[in-house]
Amino acid sequence: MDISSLSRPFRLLVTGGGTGGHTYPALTAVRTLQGRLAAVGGTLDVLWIGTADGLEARVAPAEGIAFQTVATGKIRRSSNPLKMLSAANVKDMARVPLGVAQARSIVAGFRPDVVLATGGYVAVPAGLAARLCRVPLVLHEQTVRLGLANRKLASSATRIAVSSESSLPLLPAEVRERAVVTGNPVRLEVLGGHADKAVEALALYGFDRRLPTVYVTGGAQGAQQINGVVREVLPWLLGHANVIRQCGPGNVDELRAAAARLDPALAGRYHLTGFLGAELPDVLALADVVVSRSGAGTLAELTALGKPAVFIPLATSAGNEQAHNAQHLADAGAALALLGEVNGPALQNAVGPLLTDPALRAAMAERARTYGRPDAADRLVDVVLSAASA
Ligand SMILES: CC(=O)N[C@H]1[C@@H](OP(=O)(O)OP(=O)(O)OC[C@H]2O[C@@H](n3ccc(=O)[nH]c3=O)[C@H](O)[C@@H]2O)O[C@H](CO)[C@@H](O)[C@@H]1O
Repeated sequence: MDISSLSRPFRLLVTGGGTGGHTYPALTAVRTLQGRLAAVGGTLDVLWIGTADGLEARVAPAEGIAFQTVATGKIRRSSNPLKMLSAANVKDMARVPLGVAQARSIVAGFRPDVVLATGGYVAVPAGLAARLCRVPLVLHEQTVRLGLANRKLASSATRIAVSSESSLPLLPAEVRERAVVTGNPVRLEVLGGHADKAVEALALYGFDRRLPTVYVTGGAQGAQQINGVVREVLPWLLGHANVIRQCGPGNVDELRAAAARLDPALAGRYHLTGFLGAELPDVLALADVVVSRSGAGTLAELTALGKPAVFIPLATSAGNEQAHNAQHLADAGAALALLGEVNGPALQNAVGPLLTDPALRAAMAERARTYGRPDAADRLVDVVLSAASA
């Protein structure tokens, strides 16, 4: 669609969420499209269909994006077919038709030029409603293999935007011909942080700037496994580095109590937080080494920034997707991956050399950067606009 000749607002319905990994690419696409339209004097009408308890329920309204929920059915995956038929799954699946009916009435009323779905179970009813209303549907997949929601929607999609070339051979032929590689959009502000501002924003006045800084993150919800492994080595780590530790909103109280028992000489180098919002870009800019889960969103950010990372993947993510992500970078020397049962000594062995050898960090950072795709949001918006004109 040629947006410069549009005499009305462009209407985008966006759907997806549950986790940060599904939410932030959608948000970044919305902002990028807004910017493109503003540059030619146009405007965007945008409506987001998400879950009431997902990150998007906070993020979308905070950005001034109209937000609605519909009934959805969360499918709890299991390798055991009997567990797939659990009472909770059966009850939730029964909610899908209601969600589709609700989404259909929203789509019919809003009349979007295009629907963009970024995954998560909430995207299914809105994606199906797009097909029922004959509105072009663009899917975005962050991970190498299509997630459950995108698999359900693939046959209805006009275009399927994927984050890496390695996804293409894994797609069925009839889906592959509609697929295009865009990369995984990274929020613009995440790429523009300032290390000095992190010191101010988090009041890191006890930090020792002669030491490297390690940023530990378990993803938006935090990760019990990473919290446990880091607990084992925290005094050692603080002996060699400043540590910013994002542990998940539900875990702060417990870890704060443990922090109170730290040697006061080390405690000044330690900052504990449940979730990093506006401070995240500055913390990433400050970080010399990142210890993290290997969700697709985090990977896209760390590679775009070129950060040396030690990944501790979520072992149970669908098809071991996080382990695959981490191993892919580790094979290229762009990160380290700790797979399987991970303990404190394993983390210490991985992080230790990176803390003492700046040249090792620089080489890993350089290799990581070659995997970054800072133009992913622009490419995804190109796909959205071309689908709208289809
Ligand atoms: C448990 C689960 O299902 N994980 C999946 C989920 O990842 P999940 O959403 O858990 O993790 P991602 O790495 O994809 O995204 C996390 C996002 O939250 C941000 N963040 C994190 C902490 C914080 O304090 N502040 C903050 O803003 C990160 O910078 C990142 O942008 O979706 C990803 C993309 O589909 C998948 O690859 C993951 O396997």
